[in-house]
Amino acid sequence: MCGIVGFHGPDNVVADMIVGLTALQHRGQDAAGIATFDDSFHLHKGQGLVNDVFKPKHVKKLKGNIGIGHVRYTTQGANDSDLAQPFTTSYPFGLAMVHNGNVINFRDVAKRLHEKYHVLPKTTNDLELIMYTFASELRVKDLDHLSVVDIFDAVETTQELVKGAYATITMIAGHGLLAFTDPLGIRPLVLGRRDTPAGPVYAFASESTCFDYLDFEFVKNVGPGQAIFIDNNFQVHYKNPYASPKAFCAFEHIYFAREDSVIHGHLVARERVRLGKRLARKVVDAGLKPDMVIDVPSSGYFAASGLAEAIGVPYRRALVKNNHMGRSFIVPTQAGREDVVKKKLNPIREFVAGKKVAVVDDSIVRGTTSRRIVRLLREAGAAEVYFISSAPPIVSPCIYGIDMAMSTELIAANYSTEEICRYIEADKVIYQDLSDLEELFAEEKGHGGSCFACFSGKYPTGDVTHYLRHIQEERASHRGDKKKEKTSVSAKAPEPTEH
Ligand SMILES: O=P(O)(O)OC[C@H]1O[C@H](OP(=O)(O)OP(=O)(O)O)[C@H](O)[C@@H]1O
Ligand SMILES: NC(=O)CC[C@H](N)C(=O)O
Ligand SMILES: [Mg+2]
Repeated sequence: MCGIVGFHGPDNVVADMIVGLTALQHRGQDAAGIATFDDSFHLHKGQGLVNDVFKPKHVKKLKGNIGIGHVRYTTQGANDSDLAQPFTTSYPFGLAMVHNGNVINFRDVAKRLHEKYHVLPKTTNDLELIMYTFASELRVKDLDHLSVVDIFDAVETTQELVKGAYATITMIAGHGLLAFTDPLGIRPLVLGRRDTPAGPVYAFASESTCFDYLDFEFVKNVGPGQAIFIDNNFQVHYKNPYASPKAFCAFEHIYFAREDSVIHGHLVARERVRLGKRLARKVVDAGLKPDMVIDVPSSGYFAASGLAEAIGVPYRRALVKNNHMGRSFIVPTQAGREDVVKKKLNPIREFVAGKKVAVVDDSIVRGTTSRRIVRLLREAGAAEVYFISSAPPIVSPCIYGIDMAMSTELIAANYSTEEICRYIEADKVIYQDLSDLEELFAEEKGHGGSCFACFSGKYPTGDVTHYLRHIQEERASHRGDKKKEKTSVSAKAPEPTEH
């Protein structure tokens, strides 16, 4: 779930870009990069957080009134500085591109590029496939008189050829800034605008929270399959979105996006409160009478407060987060994830000692966080611990840009709820029902169609059997601590049962 931005305005854009990328840091911690253009491309990218990668000496060199940027959470290819985005290509015109998502017909696209255009991507990052497909479609146009129709035509062919999830931003040197998404619009992308005395500044970003920091006004979502082009005269051109079904990623609302972002017209924080409230019935039906509801910081907060309100039990912040630790789930190795979880959270003993505690998190994916939290709460003297997930069990790999491609890593794909309860040593585990989530996010409630593939195994892009095998092998080959990863769940958890 990388974060992407693109800016086009009358003055240098790099300062705004750094603010925008920092606001998207929660979407990717592996690498960061920016490309700008004045009379040539200026590119700087590297491993680490935005603050670590961009020092004043780099920022000084990133000149230009147009630029694109990226924070990476590796989901295809190695976690390596050569694969950090943006990528650039010099022909035609000079293109620089960033994307969020995953291409799922990797081999077909690579084969076609090679056979038809003699293009050989340099790396295993799937962005190259989108970029070279678009570049190849563009270069057959009349390059002396390139029109917006030509650009949108190349986008449309790219969308037909490249399958999967992708929200992209492209700089076309000497022409302008282009954004487009896959036909189902699985990943979010928004357009904003700020008026200045010198003229308007336009920005694309993965999430609207960027605009709050920069005093931009939200203009619109880049809809499923839509393309938006901002030319060098700051005229905005739209290619209409597909009328076909949409499939917005439900996990963006549950975990990935920031609480203060509005995704497809819905404030993420409010959606999380609704998810928490919806869990009340299951807590009551299970006969649980907690003394307090607590959250797992950071992403469990709004669901916890919703549940507490709905069952009339006090909410307490009883787990304190070390603000210097990032997100654990998006760390690329199991050893790294365990290390972050260990250093991240500490219980307030006085609050939980002797109490029956309902602890709410947004999700249980590999079980790394939940197991540690239950143990910490017990050591702090909690009488009983109920672990409540605002997401349903995650039973199927995500192939659209979240690094949970291997079903062996997904605890709910391998164990029943009772077994998970024993494994994390809780007194009770409660998950959101998928039917409740589907109802909350139903189309008639204005959500548009959602992708629930990780909960249901139903993939909106059609038959993906072939790709599921490919991505599992691909991710396994990039695991630094592959051996440890395989044993971390299976050695400690009970034997799997049919369910
Ligand atoms: O079952 P697991 O494999 O541990 O994955 C799920 C956990 O990971 C995420 O937290 P993370 O630390 O990434 O981010 P947060 O601070 O936003 O909650 C999520 O919020 C859960 O707490
Ligand atoms: N999470 C993402 O969107 C990652 C984008 C791309 N697949 C990469 O690994 O760089
Ligand atoms: Mg968390």
